[in-house]
Amino acid sequence: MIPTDRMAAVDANAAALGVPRKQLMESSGNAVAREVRAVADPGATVALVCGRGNNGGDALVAARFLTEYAVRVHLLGRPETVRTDIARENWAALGKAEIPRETVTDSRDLDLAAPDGDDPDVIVDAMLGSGISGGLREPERTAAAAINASDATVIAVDVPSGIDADTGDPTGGPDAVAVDADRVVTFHDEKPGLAALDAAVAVADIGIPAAAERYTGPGDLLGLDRDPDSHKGDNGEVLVVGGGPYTGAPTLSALAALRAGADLVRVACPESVADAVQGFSPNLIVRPLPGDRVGSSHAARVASLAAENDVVVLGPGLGDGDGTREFVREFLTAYDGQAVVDADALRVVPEVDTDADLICTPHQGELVDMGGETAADPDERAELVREFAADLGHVLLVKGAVDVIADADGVRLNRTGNPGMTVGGTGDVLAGTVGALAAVTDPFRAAAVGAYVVGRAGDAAADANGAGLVATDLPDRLPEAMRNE
Ligand SMILES: NC(=O)C1=CN([C@@H]2O[C@H](COP(=O)(O)OP(=O)(O)OC[C@H]3O[C@@H](n4cnc5c(N)ncnc54)[C@H](O)[C@@H]3O)[C@@H](O)[C@H]2O)[C@@H](O)CC1
Ligand SMILES: [K+]
Repeated sequence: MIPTDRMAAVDANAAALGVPRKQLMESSGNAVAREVRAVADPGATVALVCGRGNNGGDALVAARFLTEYAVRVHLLGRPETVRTDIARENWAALGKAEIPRETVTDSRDLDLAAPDGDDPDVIVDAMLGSGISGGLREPERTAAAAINASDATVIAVDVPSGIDADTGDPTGGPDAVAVDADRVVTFHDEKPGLAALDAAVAVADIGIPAAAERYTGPGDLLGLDRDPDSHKGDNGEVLVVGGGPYTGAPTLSALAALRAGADLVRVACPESVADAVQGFSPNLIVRPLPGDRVGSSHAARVASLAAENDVVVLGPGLGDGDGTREFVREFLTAYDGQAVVDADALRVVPEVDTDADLICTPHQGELVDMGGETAADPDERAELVREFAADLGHVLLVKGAVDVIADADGVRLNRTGNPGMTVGGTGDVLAGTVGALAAVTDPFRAAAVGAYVVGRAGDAAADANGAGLVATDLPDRLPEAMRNE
């Protein structure tokens, strides 16, 4: 079962793996033709009603696979307004192949009848798929009514036009016109809304590599763009809690959170290091805590600071001194917001009872310290991490040559990054990045995307600096790494 937004991500990841959409469209069209063959014998008449997006493109391909049928292709709209190059190329290919095709610009001109005047045997509904928004407009609306009025067997491509694939409801509201399909051929995986329909649903494998789902890729960045109308604070406020024995760690986390898109980043650190942290950048807002270590006497102050922020990044440079664990325990017990937990704060997580949603970012050693297990075999390791995430009730991002991101329901792997990133501080960059992302998307996705973009930033830094890569090279490379290309 795959929701529409995840499908779009997987599709883009497939392209990055060398399987571009035109190739997928060829497989989709072939699958549609197979479905036609399953319901009608050669010689039957088939009307393919195509919209101007890639849903229509699938049927334009199908027409080429149906040479033993009497096919007629109806394009709703002028060919020059077809929205994608790949659909337009397939329209042009039909012309050269002399496959009967016509354009319909006025919905009243749509004539689905076979040459003998009878209804066609099969109608392929390829007007709209996952790209639909709102109720059907013209000419699709009238065309849907004409399709529903026909006696033909109606095969919908991907999803019946006018239906939301995620919910199964008409996109234009309960009484809106939508295609009433007998069969649906949907691609790659079942869609959540299709089971509720009164139609036989077939899932066609269109050759999307399993790796496009299993590994993070550029598609995972889709939909994370800033809303152009957003105001200060809408894109996330992050509190980094750390420092004491170390100054650089909380600073790296905070700078990474800013570069990953957070609007405001505050650092709560012992006053002994406050000036040093502030000295790194005027972009940081520093909240000094009395003393030279964060301890349990600060739990109430940190809790009130946390309440002003969307996400807390807990742990960078905190150390494991007297009172630090007590602080983490006390803070997490009372906290019910979102936090990224890293470094010395991690070992407290298994023993604490908290309502907070945590994203824990251990490396293998820290995972074992937390009570988790690891394995040499990547699949086995992924499953162990998933089980441990389920036990904890939190998201885990286990860092390694291949990062494992897991919650109770699923696992994602990330293979960006390079051995140069084993230098100190890259984990702090990751924690801050995930913190910023957690302010704008769900925790699992924040962890997966964070691992992906920090690895990408590290790869760019390694290109520039080779083995001389240092953690401060990474934050400035995050904006480029977060571009969806
Ligand atoms: N992995 C994938 O995602 C794949 C998708 N494919 C096909 O591509 C389809 C998605 O293609 P597109 O993203 O081009 O989207 P669609 O073809 O579903 O829609 C295209 C356009 O229709 C217009 N439109 C939107 N709402 C409308 C409405 N209410 N009334 C009239 N017109 C409306 C919009 O301008 C939109 O861009 C899938 O459903 C599937 O059939 C396949 O080709 C291959 C793989
Ligand atoms: K459709």
